[in-house]
Amino acid sequence: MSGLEVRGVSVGRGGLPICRNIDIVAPRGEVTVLLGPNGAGKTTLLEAISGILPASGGAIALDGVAVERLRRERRARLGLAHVEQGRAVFPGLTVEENLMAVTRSRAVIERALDLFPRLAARRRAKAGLLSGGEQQMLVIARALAGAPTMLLVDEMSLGLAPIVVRTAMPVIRRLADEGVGVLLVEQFAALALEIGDRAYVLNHGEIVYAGTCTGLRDEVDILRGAYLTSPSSNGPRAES
Ligand SMILES: Nc1ncnc2c1ncn2[C@@H]1O[C@H](COP(=O)(O)OP(=O)(O)OP(=O)(O)O)[C@@H](O)[C@H]1O
Repeated sequence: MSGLEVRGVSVGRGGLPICRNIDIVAPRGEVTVLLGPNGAGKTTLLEAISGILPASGGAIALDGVAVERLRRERRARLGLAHVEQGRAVFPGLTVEENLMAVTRSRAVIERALDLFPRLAARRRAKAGLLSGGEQQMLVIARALAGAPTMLLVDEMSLGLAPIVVRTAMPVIRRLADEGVGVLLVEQFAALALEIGDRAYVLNHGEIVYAGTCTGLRDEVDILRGAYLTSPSSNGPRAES
């Protein structure tokens, strides 16, 4: 299969099991949405997939190649990019220079900028002067400058206004339409489900829903039970 296949993966932190026996399929050309409440283990799972953390069991394949024993850099060279939660830009460098830190290929830089017209318009601006949304776009553009075939995105909306997230979502969709596989962890469940194809819900380290995004939109109990969002809201539930 082209894309990512996670089979029976378990991963822990500091000797404690966090995710158990996880099965996820995220094909190329699709957006796969991974939802779940705070502390469910979403970040931990992404870190096991990209090789930041070792999986304690199971298999991870990228385009049919077993990668679970490979170091992070090897997985990246095979086309796996991970936009980590809270990853920052180089504030003193311009937009273009941030991209040139990853690649010297003009064509690849232009393609990454082509996806983000707002960044293209500000290519000579210092990254530290961009808005929060623009900086997040630059983080994603930088990951794309490595020409990945599979992109893991962890909470790109963290700290962003819903309106900004709404403008970024179509870019994620377009990437998938161009053939990249995307595994998207997102707090704005409703927005993610609008652009996604398949969906998984992780709760207490286990998958409690695997199916289509359309199907999950109807599963109000699963969405509520996972403390994701009330059916009428687009954003994360406020802490009470
Ligand atoms: N660096 C760490 N060291 C030890 N435990 C951690 C660490 N990071 C997270 N954990 C714990 O691992 C569990 C899973 O956390 P993780 O960040 O993977 O969940 P998450 O679903 O991504 O949540 P969030 O939406 O809050 O980021 C939680 O109990 C958390 O407290």
